[in-house]
Amino acid sequence: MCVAFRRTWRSHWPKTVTLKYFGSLTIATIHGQISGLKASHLAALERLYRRRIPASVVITTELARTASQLSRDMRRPIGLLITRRGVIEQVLVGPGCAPTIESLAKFRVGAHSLRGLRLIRTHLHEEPLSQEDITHLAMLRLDLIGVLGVTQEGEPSLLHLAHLLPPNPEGEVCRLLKPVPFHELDLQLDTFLHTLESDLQRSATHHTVSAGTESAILVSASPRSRAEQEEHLEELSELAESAGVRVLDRVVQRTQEGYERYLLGKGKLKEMVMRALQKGADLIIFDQDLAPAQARAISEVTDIKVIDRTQLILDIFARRAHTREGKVQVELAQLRYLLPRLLGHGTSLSRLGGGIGSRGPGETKLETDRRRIRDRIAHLEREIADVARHQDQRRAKRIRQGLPILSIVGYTNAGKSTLLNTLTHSEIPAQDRLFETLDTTSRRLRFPHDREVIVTDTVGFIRDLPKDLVGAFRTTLEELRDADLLLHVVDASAVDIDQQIKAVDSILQSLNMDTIPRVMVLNKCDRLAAQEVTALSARYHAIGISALNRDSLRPLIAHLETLLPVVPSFSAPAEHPDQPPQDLALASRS
Ligand SMILES: Nc1nc2c(ncn2[C@@H]2O[C@H](COP(=O)(O)OP(=O)(O)OP(=O)(O)O)[C@@H](O)[C@H]2O)c(=O)[nH]1
Ligand SMILES: [Mg+2]
Repeated sequence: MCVAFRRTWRSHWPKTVTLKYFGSLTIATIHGQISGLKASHLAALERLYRRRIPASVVITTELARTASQLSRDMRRPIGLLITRRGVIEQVLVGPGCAPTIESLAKFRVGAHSLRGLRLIRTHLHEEPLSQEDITHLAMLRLDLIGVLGVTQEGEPSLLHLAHLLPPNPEGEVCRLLKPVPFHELDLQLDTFLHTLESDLQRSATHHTVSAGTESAILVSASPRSRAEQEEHLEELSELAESAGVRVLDRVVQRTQEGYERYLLGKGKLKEMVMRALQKGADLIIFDQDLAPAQARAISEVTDIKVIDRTQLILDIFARRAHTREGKVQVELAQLRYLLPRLLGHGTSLSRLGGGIGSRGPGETKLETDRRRIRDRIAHLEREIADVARHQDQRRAKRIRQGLPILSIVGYTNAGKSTLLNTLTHSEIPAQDRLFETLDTTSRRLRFPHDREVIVTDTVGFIRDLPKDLVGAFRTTLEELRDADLLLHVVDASAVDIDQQIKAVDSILQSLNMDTIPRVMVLNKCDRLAAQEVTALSARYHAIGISALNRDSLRPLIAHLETLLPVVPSFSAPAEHPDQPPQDLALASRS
């Protein structure tokens, strides 16, 4: 057990922490802050630390008087962090002193419960609770926070108390109780906390049942313009939805230099955590990737689960992966992402808990040491190599069939699977959510004059595709390499159409697939006015279609047929890729 003589939140204070051993206690102090304390003070602090009080009272008269007296003698405020069983967990010395989240790691707390610790601090002048006290109350999810005034004579005077509130329409974080002279305090603590905790739990249950999901606050912190960041947050919100997360609020900050530690300013970070607590959010999702050190620094400030866009995408992939191949690729990507974040930080990782950002490799696996993760990565890589061998066999089979391959590529949710379905009368899942498709599907498509091609649909692209994911999905993406023609499907109704096209171009380029002939189709044209379709088609040299409408595909099919190399006509049934050949394609009906 340690007594922490530590001040937090003051970045200008020296960071060095020394440990002094005092009796059986470890005293952590910031240089200089403890100087001037006499040995008798330390001994008195130790005695204070060894006290126990009944569970039913906030603080006993005796403890309050001793702390007040000592505070007056030392001319320093004293903070007592007390457990529900009445054990003094920490004694803190110095103005504004508060425990750090790390020091409370063993007192786990859920998003909707309290930590089971209260902080009562003395104040040498009569002063109400400060904003900083309220921040500590909320961020540390304390049972109660209290400020006890100390008279000139070292006697306890007014006691100001505050406790957290369940999320409410007014957005109030806490309730300040009416200050009372210490001796008049009449609060049956155990009953009070029991009621408060049930209220918090009830609101949490209500919240979870009503939404059936986790909820989040989205954050963008970057030097980009506000408008650009908001556009990106729009996509992050769709990603969150795709992962089954309800979005409660969005926060944008244009960052400056010096914000590297937490990605955004510390003040803003605290404000955001407060907002998350007010709204009852389960997690905060950053649009920007958090470096391992940043994720660690943030987890030292707050217990609320914080994840980044990459983790969110990995989570979606983990939900959608159905095939062995898909699952292996996702797990590999997750482990590669987590490895640098695991090193010696078991506690902060275990705070991830369950749910979003922690699906896939289970928590126990996350907590295993580096070596075991490495072994697992090596094992998965071998499995992928095995998958790749099978893939090669499949490819060889296709090539033996001598059929040209037409691969549909494009931004996620552009309508690729819908197009494959309409072209080949298939029914692969297509839905209005990002990353619906993860696995590659191949279908035959027969053109008029018995010409045939293989059409493949695969995983969609997204801007800033996490590199671990690109690496892990290489086997899936490699299949694109066999394509004789890439059909780039663009959602013509997307507001950021240019960026989506650029993202696809740059991913193809990074895969060295930009040399494969490409045809661009503007999909979802049913959502646009005819003139707009004409203008966009001219601008992008693309063919306008609506994948939902078979008839709209005729010009595309006619065009494709002119582009595809001449292939042997379909005479005898050949080996099929995944499925029997589909009936005549649309073009055959024209
Ligand atoms: N209005 C309209 N909606 C379309 C059209 N094509 C597809 N959609 C809808 O767009 C949504 C996404 O379609 P998908 O075919 O799943 O898109 P995808 O590109 O395969 O998406 P991922 O697999 O997630 O990358 C679905 O709700 C489709 O019904 C279209 O031409 N017009
Ligand atoms: Mg799809």
